[in-house]
Amino acid sequence: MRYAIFVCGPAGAGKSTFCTSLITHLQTIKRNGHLFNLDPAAKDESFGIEPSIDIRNLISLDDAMTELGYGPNGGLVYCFEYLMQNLDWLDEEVGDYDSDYIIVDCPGQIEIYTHHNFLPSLLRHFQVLGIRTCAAYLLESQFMEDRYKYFSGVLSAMSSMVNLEIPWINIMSKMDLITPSTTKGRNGLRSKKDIARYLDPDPYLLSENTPTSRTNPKFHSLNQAIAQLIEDHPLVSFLPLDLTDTDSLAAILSHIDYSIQYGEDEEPIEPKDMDEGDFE
Ligand SMILES: Nc1nc2c(ncn2[C@@H]2O[C@H](COP(=O)(O)OP(=O)(O)OP(=O)(O)O)[C@@H](O)[C@H]2O)c(=O)[nH]1
Repeated sequence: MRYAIFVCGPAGAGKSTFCTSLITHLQTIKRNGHLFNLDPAAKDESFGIEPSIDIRNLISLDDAMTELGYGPNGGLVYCFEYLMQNLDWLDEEVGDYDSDYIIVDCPGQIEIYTHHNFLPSLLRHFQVLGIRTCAAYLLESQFMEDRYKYFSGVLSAMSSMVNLEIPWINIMSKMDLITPSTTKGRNGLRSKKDIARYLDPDPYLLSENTPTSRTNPKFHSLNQAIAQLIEDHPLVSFLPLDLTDTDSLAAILSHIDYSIQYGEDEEPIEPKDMDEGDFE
């Protein structure tokens, strides 16, 4: 059985950093992870390790812009269309990564997950190749600084989940930047309990009035409707990721292993070469 994790999320959420850290962690525990760069606009310096598979070897955004005259957004769409027309390239690149994780670093343009059909089609192709997939959707902890921005992030995660329809985990990245303060700051994160309201979205955050609330009263009923939607469909909750703490990465890997059913098809190893004395 082969496995792939699609690492998704808005620009700057920490996707590439997470991919590198996860591969390094897998190596530390004697497992293998291979980086697949799916961003045709990626710059070399954004990778901590060399991608094993790289869409830029098929087509890059620069190619689409300079040779075909597309702008950055049209160019990105063209690159994905080109990939979908050249899936034999992908089949060859994916090769035989038996029992290994292929970690797919996706682009940060959110519309790729919510508006277009490329990723669902690509995921179906992975399934045809017998590769079991899941997605890790990253939202950065800075979104917790502004509850309205945070809820727009929750709704984007929800919309991407519904569009992609694969096992899914949401991750609140860059948790090292969040320290509960003793004085109530702009985000009001004073305790672990306050942070928990963001990790498991508390829809009442939207309806609470804060001294810094600048929302026009005419949006209050809209906010209540959104809060109700999130309460009625509690699809999103976040695992905290603090890269300064290896336990945090290990906990996230366990969730990924569980959601992708890693190793479930492996046969138990017979203790053939063991002497009876080994069991005493
Ligand atoms: N403090 C802190 N900074 C981080 C962490 N992860 C990423 N960063 C920083 O956030 C910035 C963006 O990180 P990337 O990993 O490039 O984010 P990305 O989601 O791949 O970005 P795009 O590919 O542009 O969408 C970089 O400056 C990273 O150093 C983290 O866990 N903690």
